[in-house]
Amino acid sequence: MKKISAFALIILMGLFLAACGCTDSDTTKVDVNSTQPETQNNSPSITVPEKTNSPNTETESENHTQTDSAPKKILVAYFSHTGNTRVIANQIHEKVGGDIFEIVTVNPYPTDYDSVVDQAKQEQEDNYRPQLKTKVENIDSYNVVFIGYPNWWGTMPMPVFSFLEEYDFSGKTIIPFCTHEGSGLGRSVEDITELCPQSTILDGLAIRGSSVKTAQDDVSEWLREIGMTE
Ligand SMILES: Cc1cc2nc3c(=O)[nH]c(=O)nc-3n(C[C@H](O)[C@H](O)[C@H](O)COP(=O)(O)O)c2cc1C
Repeated sequence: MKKISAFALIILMGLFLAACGCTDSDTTKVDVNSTQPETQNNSPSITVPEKTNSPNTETESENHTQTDSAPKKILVAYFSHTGNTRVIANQIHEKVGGDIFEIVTVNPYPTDYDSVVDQAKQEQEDNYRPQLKTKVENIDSYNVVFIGYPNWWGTMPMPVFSFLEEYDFSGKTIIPFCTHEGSGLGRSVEDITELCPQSTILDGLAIRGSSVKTAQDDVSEWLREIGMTE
């Protein structure tokens, strides 16, 4: 009787274990092969090469990031006597954002054309630096500075010389734009380069004073060309 019971017990246990064994191995195959291995195989191939390359790649890609996609902190600074350059400054500001700043002299220029022409000529001959009334609060917070002016006697008005000497533009990108009646940027870019030797100076824009109100497309195209908009 005992032998029969023991035999029956062994048979029952065998059946039970066989049943459990089948179910377990099926489950293992489904779980491990269908999901986990894919994830595990993929993650090392994604992670490891990145980590292996990280000392070089990170340095390179960080530099790229800093150069190409570092946030641009933009100042659009301009001087304008009769308002033409202000129109262009506002158009640029609308398209690139940032802050806008008007360079204003302590002593205003005469409104009479002949008087301002004479005064401007004299100031240029004297290499004079007019005193500025308006101040940029924190020039260090900008890395891109647009600088706008009318062409006066072939270059920037002297207040713009004052402005460029008053602040340190080292390491910043300077982008000139001017309005004129035939001379374009004249020799202003050479003068900016001389005043700001440690700055990167991008290609400037020159717009005729009489065309400022219809200059939107020219401004947009130029901003795209110099990489300031997409
Ligand atoms: C004092 C003075 C000098 C100027 N010299 C030149 C010049 O050499 N070449 C030129 O093309 N336009 C010259 N212009 C014309 C201005 O550059 C042009 O009218 C400009 O659009 C004025 O800009 P604003 O309205 O922002 O002051 C001169 C104007 C003034 C008042």
